[in-house]
Amino acid sequence: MKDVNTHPTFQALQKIIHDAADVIMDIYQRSDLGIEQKSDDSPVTAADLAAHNVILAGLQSLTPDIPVLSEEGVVAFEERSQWPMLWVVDPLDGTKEFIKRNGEFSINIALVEDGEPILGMVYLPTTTEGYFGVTRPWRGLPVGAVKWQGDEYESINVREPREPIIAMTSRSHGPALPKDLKATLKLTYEQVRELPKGSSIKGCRIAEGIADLHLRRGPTSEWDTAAQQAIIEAAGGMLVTPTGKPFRYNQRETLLNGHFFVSGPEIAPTVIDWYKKD
Ligand SMILES: Nc1ncnc2c1ncn2[C@@H]1O[C@H](COP(=O)(O)O)[C@@H](OP(=O)(O)O)[C@H]1O
Ligand SMILES: [Mg+2]
Repeated sequence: MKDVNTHPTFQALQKIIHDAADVIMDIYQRSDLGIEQKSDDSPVTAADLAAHNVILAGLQSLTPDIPVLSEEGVVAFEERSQWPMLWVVDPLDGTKEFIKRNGEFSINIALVEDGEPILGMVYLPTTTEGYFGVTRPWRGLPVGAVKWQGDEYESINVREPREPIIAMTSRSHGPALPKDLKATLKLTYEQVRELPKGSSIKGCRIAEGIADLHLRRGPTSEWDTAAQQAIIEAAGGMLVTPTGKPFRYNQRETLLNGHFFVSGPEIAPTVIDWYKKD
């Protein structure tokens, strides 16, 4: 992934995500975030919609032949089931954290080919950290994972588990790390710590080798996981079902994901065994 920052397709995607971050941060500074409730009762803000518009226009200009599926632009299965390749976008992941103004939200862009997330970019507007992963060569982009912040770029990889084991948990949705899984992990690793964070940041922290596990039992949608899955896979880790199968995208009418976990290869067997007994 060295020198990926000079690749024109990387630069084009990075500009799209930076532009989306600019419109999000502009609204974040305002007293009125334009909050509304969606039909599923989850909140949406003016920033979700503004970022969606920026990303949609950017991707349509970069790849006119590749359609876009976004949290703020859902397409009927009848139509999208015909798409061999598509962008899967969450323009503002962690809307609840955005509303709480705790900074823990991200922008997620994934490219899916035949159900597999082959490229992912995640950007954290408040910290200006960006993550990029490619699992299958596309447009000459190399396979691998990289993190940037400002002008600094570094290749990233999942780490070998070390104590304290860091388990990322959702800040606003679902329970903490199950107690019996924590106890199981403690048989091998004496110290296990939980760290709550909003959005796909959780998977990115594992991809860059500063956390070890994220287990998600509540519902999420395909746009919440596609980009982080490409990044974690490119960094040598996995985002998988309780039996260890990678998620596939745009294959079903529902866009809701089942349970999943994110980890490196060493912890995964322990989690899969724990699920079997659960
Ligand atoms: N009941 C539910 N149904 C579907 N998705 C849900 C959900 N509760 C939470 N989520 C998903 O979890 C995401 C937030 O995860 P986390 O708590 O880890 O930050 C939300 O992203 P959005 O904020 O983009 O809507 C939302 O997509
Ligand atoms: Mg989301």
